[in-house]
Amino acid sequence: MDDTFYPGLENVIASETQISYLDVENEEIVIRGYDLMDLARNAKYLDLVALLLDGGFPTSERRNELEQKIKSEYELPVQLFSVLQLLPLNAHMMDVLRTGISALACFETNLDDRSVNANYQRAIRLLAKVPQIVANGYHAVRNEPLIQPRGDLTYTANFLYMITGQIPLPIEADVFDQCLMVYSEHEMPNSTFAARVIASTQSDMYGALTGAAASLKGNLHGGANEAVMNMLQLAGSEAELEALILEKLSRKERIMGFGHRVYMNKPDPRAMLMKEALAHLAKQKNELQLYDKCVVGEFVLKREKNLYPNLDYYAAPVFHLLGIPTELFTPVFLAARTVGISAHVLEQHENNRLFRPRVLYKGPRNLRPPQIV
Ligand SMILES: CC(=O)SCCNC(=O)CCNC(=O)[C@H](O)C(C)(C)COP(=O)(O)OP(=O)(O)OC[C@H]1O[C@@H](n2cnc3c(N)ncnc32)[C@H](O)[C@@H]1OP(=O)(O)O
Ligand SMILES: O=C([O-])CC(=O)C(=O)O
Repeated sequence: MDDTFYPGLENVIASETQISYLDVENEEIVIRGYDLMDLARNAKYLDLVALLLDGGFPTSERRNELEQKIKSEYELPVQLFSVLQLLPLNAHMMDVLRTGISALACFETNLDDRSVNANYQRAIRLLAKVPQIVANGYHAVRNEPLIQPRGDLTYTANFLYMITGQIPLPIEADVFDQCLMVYSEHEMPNSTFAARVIASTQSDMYGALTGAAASLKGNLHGGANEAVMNMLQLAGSEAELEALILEKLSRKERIMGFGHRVYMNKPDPRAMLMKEALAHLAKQKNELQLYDKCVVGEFVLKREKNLYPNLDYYAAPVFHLLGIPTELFTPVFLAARTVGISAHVLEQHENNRLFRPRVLYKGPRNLRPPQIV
């Protein structure tokens, strides 16, 4: 047995995949052969959904067909809302979402069918229903009126509408579509790995996504986008943000939204795209002070720690300007990532090998239980 130990499995290859790859050297996030940044600038989220699930870039007919199929699955079992309404008002929205996804599994009749077709249909159902659990889970725990999905809006516009109750302006729908794209898939982060580990026991896609949701909640992963917004809101001005960051660093605290296991000391290309989106949106909404504050944060972290922002740093203020409550930032991340995780579960089930690593044992040996007298 090879007993080399890589803490955190850093740089360890865990799977063969045809889905995606981070080519850090060339600053490219490869998604089935395409550059994610090119897709995010020139395509739509549903193109990416088709690309991830079907394996190829769709024709416009195929994309429309997919959108109709997703829309036909919008409805949630009514009992699901009863489950969500039982949860306390102060429940964490990632716990609400995780509970909703887990409960959804109970309404499937053929969970044991792990064929490509059954998994594909499941992925479509999840893409239709997860945004509604995000939005209406939030309303349900607050005893607010639920917002029914609207089939006359695009998939993306409907998602934002269900959260805010307002039909988004075209610029808001476009920026949100770009957010969904940059969050859709990212090779083998902790949450996707968790999903693949779960799927490798031949467990089902709902279980894998539930596990991924638990992983994504953490601050070192998806939870960072909410922490970023809380930090930005705590600092009233650019000077206050700089002081807050310096104070945190002096206490050896991590600054959320900075650093990345794979990019290390290189920019996350997605963060740079979100920075552009923020500039655009902030100008339209007369919120340039928020943009300026974020730029100061980026400058301070580069100067003090040579750290670059990751996606969560610039996505957080974008979500904020789109009217998304901070508690829903990480749930929205999971909704966007549902397609990527589903593609990984499909791939894992198609060519499975149970994940079962070994350990480097550091505990005592040869102990005996005390004699019972
Ligand atoms: C979409 C996403 O999920 S992206 C990730 C979102 N998460 C965050 O933004 C949380 C903040 N960032 C971090 O905690 C880290 O950068 C991680 C978890 C993302 C990556 O961590 P790792 O690969 O384990 O990096 P590691 O912990 O080895 O960091 C290397 C050094 O940089 C420092 N560092 C890394 N990130 C940060 C940060 N955000 N703030 C301050 N210091 C940091 C570490 O303290 C460490 O310094 P040291 O060598 O003096 O101890
Ligand atoms: O890749 C990672 O480790 C985390 C991340 O950026 C993502 O999941 O989008």
